[in-house]
Amino acid sequence: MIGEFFKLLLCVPLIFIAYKTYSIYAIRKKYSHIPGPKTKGILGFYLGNLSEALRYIRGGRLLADMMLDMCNDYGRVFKFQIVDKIVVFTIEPEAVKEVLINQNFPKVPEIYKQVGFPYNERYLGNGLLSDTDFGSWQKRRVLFNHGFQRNILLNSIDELNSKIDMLMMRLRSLADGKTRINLLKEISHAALDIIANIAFSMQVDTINDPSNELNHYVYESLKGFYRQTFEPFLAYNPGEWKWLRSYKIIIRKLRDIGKRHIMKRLLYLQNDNYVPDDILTNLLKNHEDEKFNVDNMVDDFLTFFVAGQETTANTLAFCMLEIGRNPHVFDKLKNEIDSVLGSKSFINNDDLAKLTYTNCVYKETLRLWPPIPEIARISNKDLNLNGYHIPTGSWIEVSTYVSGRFEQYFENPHVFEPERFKYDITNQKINNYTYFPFSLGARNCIGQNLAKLVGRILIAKFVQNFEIILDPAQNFGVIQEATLRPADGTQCFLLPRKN
Ligand code: HEM
Repeated sequence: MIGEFFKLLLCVPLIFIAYKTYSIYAIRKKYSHIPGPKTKGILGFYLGNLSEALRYIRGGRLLADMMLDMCNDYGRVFKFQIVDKIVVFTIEPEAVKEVLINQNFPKVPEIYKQVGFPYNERYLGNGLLSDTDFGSWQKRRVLFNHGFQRNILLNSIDELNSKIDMLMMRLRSLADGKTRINLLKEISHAALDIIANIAFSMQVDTINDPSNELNHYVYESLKGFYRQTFEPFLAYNPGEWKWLRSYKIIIRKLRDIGKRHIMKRLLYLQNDNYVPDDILTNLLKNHEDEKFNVDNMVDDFLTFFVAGQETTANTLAFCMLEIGRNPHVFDKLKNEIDSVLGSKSFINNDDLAKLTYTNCVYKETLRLWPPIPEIARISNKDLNLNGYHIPTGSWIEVSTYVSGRFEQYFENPHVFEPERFKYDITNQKINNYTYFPFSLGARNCIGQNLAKLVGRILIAKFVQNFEIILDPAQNFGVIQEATLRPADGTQCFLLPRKN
């Protein structure tokens, strides 16, 4: 009897291996008509191109660089295999349009569940970024769209100017030419304050007090999210269970900050009014039963910080890195900003319209360094991409990073050349489907107008105020976690340009 039981037990892994072998064989056959890198040997059959991907990562390069090399080798539509998944990748402009706009294919639930509910803890939950159900997402997106329109955001241009002035004052206090400054960190504090202020009328001063609890918990929660993405077996390691518990507590505390803030706003209480915990808890309970769901609102509260802070700050840190290593770009910026603004410190919409080169510098930064380099969708119908049949249920990936560095789309793609964006409407050189750092279609970035306003005002004020000297000891590498960021955070020394 026991012998039979062990025989049965031995059969389980064999059945599993047979099942996996057949399913990988079937999926490879399904996509065999699409070109792509070959896999090597028996291990390659099971792991696909995982070893190539790991080689890139270990060599300090990005997965997006691997895709770029593959595009050059296999064409603008190709496939690659990672374990039992086959991903179809394309940079063909018409295919990008088809996937993101015409077909509006849904997001891949497996990817977004990780940020929605890591380790079964509600983090961004079903917020705008992570909600993969089109119907429920669309209802909320319609509500939020209005507040993120450019003309509505311009009502907050005073607040934007004043937050960025606070950052300039802080940087001035460090601008002695000797103090090493991590610009990414400083800008990221300002980005948090701006999102809190513009999106939620919340007054926090992370620029001068980075130890505030909102900043602390957003930062720590993101660190945990990276760990779960890049260490898939972490939850199975008992040595990490203590960390896992503390990570869950951080998420709960962050959600609690959101919940309390939302309830205070709903109850028309002033931000600085102290509400005892027990009273607020009771009020929260009463409101849970009403027509709105506080948890969904907290999902979006967190989503705006998580989706907006890093992306905004990383872009600007890359921008300063490029300005620092391209003195001719810095000189041109100074000319434009000095002639448009002079010593004027308040930047309004008319000024922004005149800062055309500054705008090109911002765009060029996003061409080379898009914080979200790749986007994946899942096809819900058969389609034809560039002559290849793509079956229903395929993962399709597009990448502004790869398109932005593809020689046939951009001349001298590795050169930082803002002028390439200087075209008029009759001479449009850049194809919209080869440059899309804010994504395209229904699920594009809702915060892009805010990001662009903050970006251009911040660059203009920075150039007005400082000379930048990059720390020569700096590692110019790039890190890809949830977003792309400069590995060393843009380490530099600043000198004031004027008093
Ligand atoms: C330079 C700055 C930014 C870049 C490059 C950027 C880029 C993107 C991209 C590529 C997406 C699509 C992601 C996907 O399909 O998976 C996205 C979505 C999103 N972004 Fe941004 N973003 C930036 C700033 C912001 C800001 C400032 C906010 C808000 C304060 C924000 C909020 C969001 C939200 C909520 C979504 C999800 C939208 C939806 O699906 O309805 N982003 N962003």
